[in-house]
Amino acid sequence: MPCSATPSAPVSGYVAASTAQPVQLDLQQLSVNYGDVSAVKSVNLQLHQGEIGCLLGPSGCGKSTLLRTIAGFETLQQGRITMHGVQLAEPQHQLPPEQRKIGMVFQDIALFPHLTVAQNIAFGLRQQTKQQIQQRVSELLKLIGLPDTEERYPSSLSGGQQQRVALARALAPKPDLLLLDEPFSGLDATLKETLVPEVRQILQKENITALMVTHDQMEAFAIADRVAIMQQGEIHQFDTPYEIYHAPKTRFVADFIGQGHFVPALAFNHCEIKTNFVNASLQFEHGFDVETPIELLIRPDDLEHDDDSELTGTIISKQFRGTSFQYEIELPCGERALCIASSHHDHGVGEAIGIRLDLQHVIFFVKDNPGED
Ligand SMILES: Nc1ncnc2c1ncn2[C@@H]1O[C@H](COP(=O)(O)OP(=O)(O)OP(=O)(O)O)[C@@H](O)[C@H]1O
Repeated sequence: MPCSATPSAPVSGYVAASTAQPVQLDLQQLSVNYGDVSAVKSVNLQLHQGEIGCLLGPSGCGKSTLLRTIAGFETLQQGRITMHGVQLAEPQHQLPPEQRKIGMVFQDIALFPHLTVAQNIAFGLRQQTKQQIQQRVSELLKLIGLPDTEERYPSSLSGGQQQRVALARALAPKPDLLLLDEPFSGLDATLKETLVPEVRQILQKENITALMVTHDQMEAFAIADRVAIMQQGEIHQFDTPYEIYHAPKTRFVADFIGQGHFVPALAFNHCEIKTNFVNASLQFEHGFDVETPIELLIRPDDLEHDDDSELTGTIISKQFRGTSFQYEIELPCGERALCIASSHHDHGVGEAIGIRLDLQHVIFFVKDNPGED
């Protein structure tokens, strides 16, 4: 695994308030296999009471398997799942899903079409008195912002409204944990933009501990207190969205999150690095050995357009984004990088423009030794 070397660590502007709470969900060394396929490998993850976590990673990295194993639909081969101190599963003993007090929300909504909204929400409350059920249903309808829909049927609601009812149905029995499997993926982008923060607020008001699977990093950042970045069954980093973006712990996380290009560089003394296009003097937490090959991650916001800069790059392609242009630039060393410029600076493809590297935020990785695993 590549080791990261970032300039002095940024101060997080994102506070995950709930990490002060007791641990609610605890996964220890969890491994799940399908025959020869090792889908989840020795995963450790803890969620605190009221915390919203997110599993994010490329297709096939094991997100759904991990979620389904917590729910009790898959069998673990190694490790332990504990919920507020009570063991739910280990290889010799696994509680069936219905005994785990876990609520689930799926991508395909799956409301009962022949039941009203109120009946759908009340579905898991059959052990309670009629009055208790009515009270919980109206409390939840108010919470999801659909107070006058008790008697309506799911087919008369929009996709976003249906997903909010599905959420209310899962929350109704006050589960110990809520699992959400790509709950927004069937909805259009505009609806998602409003629904995702709304769902975060609903979960926070209920003080529910939740774990969501998604492919979409913006969705993960908008809903989660902490995001787990997965690859090939392993968690690379479980951290706040801010830390994931600004202080990625592995090269995979740095590459997977956000946009950017890796540019080769070399340490030429203990605390300075050199690229083919700029010498940079940086404060490192840990210095490098001289001549250490380094990769420098340049994100679009690290490379600014500056007409007064002596350093220039050639525009390879451009994207208009309303408030800004994003230019793909060929650097003097032949490497490429993305550069953000005000949308008033409209330059053509092939044109050379002044660029300036903002060294405060650049992230470095020691380049993998090709001989290593
Ligand atoms: N029922 C199964 N039988 C055999 N292999 C499976 C089964 N389900 C998943 N896998 C394999 O396990 C690995 C993890 O799959 P999983 O569905 O958990 O990934 P994922 O990250 O949720 O993917 P996606 O984002 O595409 O849904 C993959 O290699 C997949 O092919």
